[in-house]
Amino acid sequence: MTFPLLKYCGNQNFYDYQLAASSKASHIGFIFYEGSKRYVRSQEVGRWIGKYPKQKRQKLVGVFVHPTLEELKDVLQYVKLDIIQLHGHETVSFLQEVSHAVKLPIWKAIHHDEEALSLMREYNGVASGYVIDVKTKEAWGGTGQAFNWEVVPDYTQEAARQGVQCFIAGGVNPSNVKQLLLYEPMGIDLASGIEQAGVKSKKLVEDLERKVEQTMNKFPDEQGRFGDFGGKFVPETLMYALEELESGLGEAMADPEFIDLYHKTMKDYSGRPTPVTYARRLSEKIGGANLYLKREDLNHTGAHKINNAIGQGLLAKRMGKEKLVAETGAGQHGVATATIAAYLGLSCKVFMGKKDVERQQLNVFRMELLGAEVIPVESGSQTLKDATNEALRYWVENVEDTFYLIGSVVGPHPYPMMVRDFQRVIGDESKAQFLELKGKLPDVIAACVGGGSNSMGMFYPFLEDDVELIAAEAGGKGEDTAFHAATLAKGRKGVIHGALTYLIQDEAGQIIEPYSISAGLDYPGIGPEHAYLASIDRVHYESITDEETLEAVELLCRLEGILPALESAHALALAIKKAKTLTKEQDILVCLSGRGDKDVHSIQKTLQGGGVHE
Ligand SMILES: O=C(O)c1ccccc1NCC(=O)[C@H](O)[C@H](O)COP(=O)(O)O
Repeated sequence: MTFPLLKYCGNQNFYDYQLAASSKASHIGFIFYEGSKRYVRSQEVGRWIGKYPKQKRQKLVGVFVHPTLEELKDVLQYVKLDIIQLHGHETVSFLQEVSHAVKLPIWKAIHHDEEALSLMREYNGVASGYVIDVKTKEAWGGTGQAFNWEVVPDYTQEAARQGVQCFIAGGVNPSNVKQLLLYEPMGIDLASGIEQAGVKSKKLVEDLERKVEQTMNKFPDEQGRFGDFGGKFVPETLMYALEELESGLGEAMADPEFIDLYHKTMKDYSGRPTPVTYARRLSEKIGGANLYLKREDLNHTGAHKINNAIGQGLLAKRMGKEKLVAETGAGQHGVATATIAAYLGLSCKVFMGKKDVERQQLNVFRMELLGAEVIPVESGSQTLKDATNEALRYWVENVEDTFYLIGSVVGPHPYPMMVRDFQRVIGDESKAQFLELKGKLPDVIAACVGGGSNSMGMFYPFLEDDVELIAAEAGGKGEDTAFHAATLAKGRKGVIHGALTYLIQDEAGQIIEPYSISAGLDYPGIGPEHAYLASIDRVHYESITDEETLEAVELLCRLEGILPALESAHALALAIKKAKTLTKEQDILVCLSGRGDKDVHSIQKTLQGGGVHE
């Protein structure tokens, strides 16, 4: 179940409004109906909003009962409402008239009774949302009285059928909200339940939000699903291995000694925390927002991959496994796995597509130097997806003593969750560092996404914050050519490596070979949690071409003396585009996921006109 939308309604003074604007509410409501004890004047509301801006994600709702068009327009002069809520007996044709006149979404309040569902159907196609409320003789709303919530799923289903939102109102408060949540409402609307002596109460709001949070299952759910995505689409033979991993992981994550060891290893062995660097000359050159870099390139082995390899390596050891097996495309994850295997005294096999073995010879040698055995995979297209298939196959046959160390937030549950949790150190550190540096959070965070582990680790601790999250997919030679890895822009839902997600596929569902200048981004799928975050519009994904990437590489080299990995340069290129649309008071934090030494040969070849993978 996802966190429900919350509407705090009937804000009557600056204090009420400020509390709502700094809360978890998704909607802030004002009553512009003079017959209500919560009536407020639009001029005053306009002043409050000018004085204390709401969070960008929050929407302002104006509540009216039988207003005239002139009244509505008058209010809109002072308050830039996002939604008009009509709370009386307004007709379908009146809603159409209002919608035409003010060009805003119109919500209709439906007062709960036996006729309510059929009334709701009458507004189909006209109302953009519903508030199901209780009416008394004295008041149209804000009564503090609840109805029988057993029928909540009927209202929710009808709204879902119409493709609009539905809020449950009437007498909800911190003491009964858990009861309401059993019926899985899309949204909850409160007025009197968070008031004390007629004003909104900070204590009640905090109490309510804590109760809602406690009731929510954090993603993934028990089946390993992120909304519609993720899961465990694997042959039965793999189920034992996944269940063993899930229980080993659960025990380790609940053990403070394991968590301490993981952090200590990250510090003493990999050099964490990685710094946040202000890219001063680059910011000045671009204009607009300031660019900051989270320096994952300064990790041991040169990229964020080691965070996850340390976590899973320690877990393997704790679970008594002596052998690590991994897949690799560009070789970065293979190197990270071979590194941690050497450090922990474990043996290591790395499956790598034959084509990748040929084009990444330096990394192959590096893995061998670290004591790993690199196994070229000759099946399929001889690239990363085939290497992953072979690694999974090997794991099933050798599960007794072998741990499969996946390198991204992909694969069957619990891998996407586990890799995210071992990578969230990037976001956790960034949050604390940015607050210390600037006394606030960044306005925007940018990261690149192939499978999506650096971006998931960076974004995860910011999901509930008022921070815009943007991610760069590999646009290759252009989304509309046959050479890209723009999974979300061009892909369709399907199953890859045990998880339901977006992937690029042909008409028959066969996976299309992805392409990118950056070997680390040319994966045909994307982590299921990313697919979910895209589906709820929490993260905005955009594709960045090879050409834009190379421009970003050159800029960062010349202006900051930092050679980024081609993967990370995708994020930088997206951040540069975004910075130009913002002001110098705003900040963008870019996840610089790795250093570019490994890419020098590809960059040189491309700039000299040779192409990368030819
Ligand atoms: O709140 C009012 O005074 C009010 C008056 C007239 C029309 C609507 C009104 N409130 C609309 C809302 O959206 C309230 O949040 C909703 O009725 C829930 O109120 P409560 O039962 O007090 O939580």
